[in-house]
This record gives sequence, structure tokens and C-alpha cells, in this order.
Amino acid sequence: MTAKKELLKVEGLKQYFPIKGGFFGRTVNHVKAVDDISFTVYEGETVSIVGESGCGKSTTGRAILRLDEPTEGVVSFEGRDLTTLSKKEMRAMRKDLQIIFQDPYASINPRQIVSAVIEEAMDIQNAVPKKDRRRKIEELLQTVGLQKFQADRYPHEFSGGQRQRIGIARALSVDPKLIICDEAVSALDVSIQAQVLNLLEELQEEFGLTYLFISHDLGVVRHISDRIIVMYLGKIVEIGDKHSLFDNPQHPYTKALLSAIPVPDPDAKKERIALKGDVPSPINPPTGCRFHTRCPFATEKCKTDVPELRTTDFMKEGHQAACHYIEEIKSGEHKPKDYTAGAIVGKGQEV
Ligand SMILES: Nc1ncnc2c1ncn2[C@@H]1O[C@H](COP(=O)(O)OP(=O)(O)OP(=O)(O)O)[C@@H](O)[C@H]1O
Repeated sequence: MTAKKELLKVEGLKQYFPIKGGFFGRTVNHVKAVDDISFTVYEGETVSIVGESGCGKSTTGRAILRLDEPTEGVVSFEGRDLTTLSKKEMRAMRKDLQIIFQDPYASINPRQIVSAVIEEAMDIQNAVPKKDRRRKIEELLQTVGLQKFQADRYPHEFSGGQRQRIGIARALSVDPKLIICDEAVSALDVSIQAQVLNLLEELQEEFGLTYLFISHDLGVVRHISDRIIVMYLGKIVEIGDKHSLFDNPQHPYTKALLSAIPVPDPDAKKERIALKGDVPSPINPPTGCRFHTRCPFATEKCKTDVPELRTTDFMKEGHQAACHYIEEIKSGEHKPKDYTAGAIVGKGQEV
């Protein structure tokens, strides 16, 4: 097997947003949106970041691209630390790192025809000589399943799925290596979602693309990912190969998230693990393990000691979870307490 090439390496990334207050508008506190996360994305793979709303998924994507300046940490792309680049160097780097957003309409100028939308991206990066642009635009439209003549149409003349295809064509126009897909299919109907996901997979194959896929939808993530990162309140709680994570989840939070995926077969037994309470505020996140306020297994130790990501001999290589009690939960030695009414625990999800 050939060695995997590291494309993106995130180390100790923090994104704290200041909260201003008081008479002088001083910084009185911070939203700790992303708090010391590290992970690697290898060339040609799809890594997804999942977690509930507000856990820091989009902030991570934006910090990587420096759309918001990260507070701390290193973001290396092909070995170059992006956080140290000048604005000009970073702009040039965005040729290799593109982003597709959830709402294609919001990220497309409605007054521009499609060819102008795509050409704008080419122009910023000076990626394609002017004389070749029309041909390239038409090719790109066909690549994403649209037609040549649609280059002269306005965005409002397209459906949501078609507009997302325009967004994809625009990202592709500069021949990127990595595309960050931030909830890229969340606004689409399920059948259209599947079409766009299939298109992304085909393009990955054709152009050797790497994706960082941000989504709250585990069904979508299951379809598209090679590896998955589960975030909770600004931290990574579990990371691993898709199969390992879906078939053998270790963190109680991951188990609860997975248990909430609907099963197509109405007769299939599915235990849903209800979590108690709401996600705490990222302004004053809980001490110790951030999940302890909602975790049925939490002990005194969880309130004070921050768990590190780690693996065990019953987890596949590269699979890590940040929980003090992985082994004890697995063996049944450590039982859940104070289970929320309505939570059904049993087969398939032995919490
Ligand atoms: N510019 C900002 N200023 C202040 N707080 C912010 C800013 N951007 C995000 N946040 C806060 O950071 C936290 C993480 O937000 P983020 O958008 O990354 O979450 P998310 O996991 O992508 O959720 P969603 O799926 O709802 O977008 C949230 O509490 C959010 O309110």
C-alpha cells in the first residue's frame, strides 16, 4: 500500500470570538467556538465533521481558510502553515482550497449571469487565460450536469440543486485540491441531495479532489465520508474511519448521535438514546469533559479532568475517542446512571 500523503494538517486550532460589552466596548468574554482541535486530511479522501448545531463545524472550516483569523494553532496545507501567510499569499493559496456553502443563492451574485459568476473566480485567481474562459465555463457546466447554453442564464432561473451545481462549477474552475463543503447539500430535497452527493463523488474520482465535508446530517455523512470527526462544544470527541465509527462508536455522545438516525425499516429495532438537557454555552463551557453535564456515565473525574483522544485494542487503527471510561463502558463495568426518561437503552447501542 502506498503511503498516504498529508494534504491538510490542523494542529491545536482555537477560534475564540470576543464578546464586547460595557461602556468602552471592551472584550468581556469569549465564545470558545473551537477549542484546541487537531486532525489530518489525506490526499483524495473525504473527511466529515459532524455534531449538533453550534459545536464549531463551520467555524473550523472558516478558520482553515482564514475567512476568520484563527486565535491559535497551525493549519498546514501541503506542509505550508497558512496562518503565517500574508493576505496576498493566502489569496493565491485559495486557488487550491475552495469552499462551497449551504445556500448557493447567498454566495452567488443574482445580477450576474452564470458565466460571469464562474469567470469571477477564474479572474481572482487568474487561473485560466481570458481567451479560453468561455470554453472552460461551458465544459465546467457540462461536467456538473448543466448545459452550455445555461451559461447565459441568471441564477434565479435555476432550481436549488442546479444552483448548487453552479457553486460546484465555480469552485472547480480554479482546479482546487481541497474543497470544504459547508452544509453543501443541507438545503436540498433528499433526492436532489443524492444527485449532488453522487456528483461530488464522481468529481472526486475524476479530478483527484479531497473534501472536508461539514454536515449535521449523519445520513449524508455516512454516504460520502471515508473518515469522520465528531465535535461537541468546540472539541473533537471521536474520530475514525467511517465503518469503525458507525459500527463501533465509543464516545457516549457519538452513540447518542448515531442512535438518532432514522431507520428506513419500520420493523427494525432501534434504540434511541435521549440526551438530557441542552448543549451548554460555549462562552463558559463545562470544566473537565465538556460532555459531562449531559453524559449518563459522568463521574466526579469527568467534571475536572479533560479526556484526551485515545485508542484501545478493540478500536480499529486511527479510531480515537476522548472519554475516560471507554474500556469500562464497553465491558459493562461502568453503568449509566440517572438515565433520562424516554431514553431506551438496549440492543445495538449498549450504553
Ligand atoms: N463571528 C462570530 N462571532 C461570535 N460567535 C460566533 C461567530 N461565529 C460563530 N460563533 C459561535 O460559535 C459557535 C460555533 O458556531 P458554528 O457556526 O461553527 O457551529 P456549527 O457547528 O457550524 O453549527 P451550525 O450547523 O448551526 O452552523 C456558536 O456558538 C456560534 O454562535
